[in-house]
Amino acid sequence: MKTTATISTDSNSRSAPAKSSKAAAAAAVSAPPSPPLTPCRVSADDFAKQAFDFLVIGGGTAGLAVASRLAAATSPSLTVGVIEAGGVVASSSRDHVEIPAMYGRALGGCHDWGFETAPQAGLRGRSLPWPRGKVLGGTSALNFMTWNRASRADYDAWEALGNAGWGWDDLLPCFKQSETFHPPSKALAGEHDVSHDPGLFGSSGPIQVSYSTDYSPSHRLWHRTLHALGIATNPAHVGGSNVGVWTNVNAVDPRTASRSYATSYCASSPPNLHILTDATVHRIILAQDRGECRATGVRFACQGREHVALASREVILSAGTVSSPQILELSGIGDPGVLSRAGVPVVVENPRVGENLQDHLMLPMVFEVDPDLENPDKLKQDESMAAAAMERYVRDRNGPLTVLPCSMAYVPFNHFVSDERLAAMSRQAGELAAFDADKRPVLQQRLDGTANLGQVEYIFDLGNWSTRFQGTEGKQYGTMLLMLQYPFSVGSIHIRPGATPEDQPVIDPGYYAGAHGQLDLQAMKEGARFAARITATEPLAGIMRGAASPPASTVSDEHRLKEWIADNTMTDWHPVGTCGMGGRAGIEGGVVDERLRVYGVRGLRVVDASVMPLQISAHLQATVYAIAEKAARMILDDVGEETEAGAASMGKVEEGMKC
Ligand SMILES: Cc1cc2nc3c(=O)[nH]c(=O)nc-3n(C[C@H](O)[C@H](O)[C@H](O)COP(=O)(O)OP(=O)(O)OC[C@H]3O[C@@H](n4cnc5c(N)ncnc54)[C@H](O)[C@@H]3O)c2cc1C
Repeated sequence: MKTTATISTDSNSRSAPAKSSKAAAAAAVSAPPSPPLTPCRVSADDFAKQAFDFLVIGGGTAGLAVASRLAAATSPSLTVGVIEAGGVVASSSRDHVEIPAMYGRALGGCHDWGFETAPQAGLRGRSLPWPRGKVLGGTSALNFMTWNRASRADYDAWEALGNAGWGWDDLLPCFKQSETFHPPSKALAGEHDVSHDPGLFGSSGPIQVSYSTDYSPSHRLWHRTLHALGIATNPAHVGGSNVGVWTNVNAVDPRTASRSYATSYCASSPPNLHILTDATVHRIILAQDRGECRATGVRFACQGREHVALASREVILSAGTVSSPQILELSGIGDPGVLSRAGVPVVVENPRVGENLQDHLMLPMVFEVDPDLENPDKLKQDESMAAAAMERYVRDRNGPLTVLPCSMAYVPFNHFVSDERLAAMSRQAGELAAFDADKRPVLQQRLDGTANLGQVEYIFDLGNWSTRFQGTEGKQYGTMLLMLQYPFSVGSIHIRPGATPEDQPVIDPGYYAGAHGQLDLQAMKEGARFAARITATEPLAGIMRGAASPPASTVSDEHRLKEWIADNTMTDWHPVGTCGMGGRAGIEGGVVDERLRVYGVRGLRVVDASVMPLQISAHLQATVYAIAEKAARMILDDVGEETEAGAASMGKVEEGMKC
């Protein structure tokens, strides 16, 4: 069985960032190759000649999952095509993608779209880099491999908005279907506070998930420190509540100690799945079909030439939270004001396209730590240490290059915010208008003082994670990351005036902007003070040598802390919502219905992180795979019904007519 993926050198031509000494040392002894996706050269012309039933735009996290499920379920009767803008992982980037502890190395390189936000007033004018994967596997090839789920309440909130079938009970089988969980050994479980309920995980899905075998020395202090602050270990953190402290699971295949990501879905790809790489979709072809607007295919560019590929049943847009709204707008689906400024004729009016953008805000607080501890920064500073770590990884598949951040805790606000302050925040939230009427009560309820939700995520690990704090030679650092899980800041992604398909869209997450953003700033201030308390609590306090960024005096000063937060907040890389499900509000509240069908267009769905109507308290990838699993089921159900109703009678379509 073969996956037909073209390999072009185009997407690899952007220069990679300067290699660190660690990377240079690592390159000297490279990891042995893991089995790649079997690519076979096919020209864009040959791809475009295929008669596709389904065309998937974007071979990323959701795109490969949904495409391979459709192909496998219908093999060989229905033909599925995937068009991916990036290429397969370049040999020069392979270690950065595959080796767990090299997470982050691929950012800014040839497999990153290199997006940037608009200058953010709430961040005192800063623009933030917004990395996204431009490679087969999409952002699942670049992410940090954390594997978790949000709480039952988060998915039930989607359903409560009127999106039937999206509650926890409906999604749990989809989560399980995507994963194969590898339980830890008894010795490992005892040594590293690893606890799990195997019944909550899947056992035969494409993504391999496991606990690390090696940990930072600070991890053995983590659970006891949080216990001392009244936060208990949650042994079932993927079972419907993420609240508590736990040791994290990762998307790592323990058999090879390497990243497990979306390309695994294609490992046994059926002959009816065709993947074209290094080809960028410019727009969806919309045509008039017996009084309805219908998606019939796409226009895409490959090596400077434009091509057309047609789909007789559906076009599935899986280009991610940034590019999916961009492609809809370039195709004429969106807010008439945005489209007319961009010079795009309006085909379907929908003012919600690109709106409702929600991201997790992240703050890295850096502390000086015991310099004698094993610290990942030492691998960056000492070439011989880096080379030894690589030799060990290649030989034994363990050691420092398998260490990932695993010390996690999700903490409700009522654990560290006073009742009076929470009540004031809740009142403020009820008065805010940027979210639609159905969403407001959900957000407000989260602040009512009784919510047992993981409102702030804390991760502690050794190493300096801050891009702004430089540190002093000879000193070693650790970082407490805090991440706001239910942001009130809300923004948008839209094409620019006069945009061409190659132009980046305007990304404006609205961090800390307006009255909504002020609520987030307030929450971050409270969260930062609790972070300082965690690091001052034994036994973690025992390895601390003092606050580095921010200095301790800033944490206790209201005004300076606010400024420091504005200067240091970054993205946690979890944007959602720009093609959100509309629920009972329909087209007034979103872009797709609960079956992920774009309002006003037949034969067009969106399947990726952008469909989440409200942000969740979790890292996103497990949920994105679950969305893709569910979407594949829905599409197959709908195709079955359509076939029974006589798909053969589908009318002839005419391109370019206003729907
Ligand atoms: C640095 C970073 C760290 C992260 N860490 C974690 C983590 O540890 N755990 C976790 O759960 N989540 C993490 N995430 C988030 C998670 O990886 C993403 O939310 C998820 O992978 C998004 O999946 P998606 O299918 O929506 O989009 P993507 O995976 O980005 O897929 C979109 C695909 O569409 C392609 N595409 C876009 N435009 C076009 C076009 N015009 N034509 C053709 N193809 C196109 C892209 O190249 C890409 O392959 C992280 C994200 C980042 C950036």
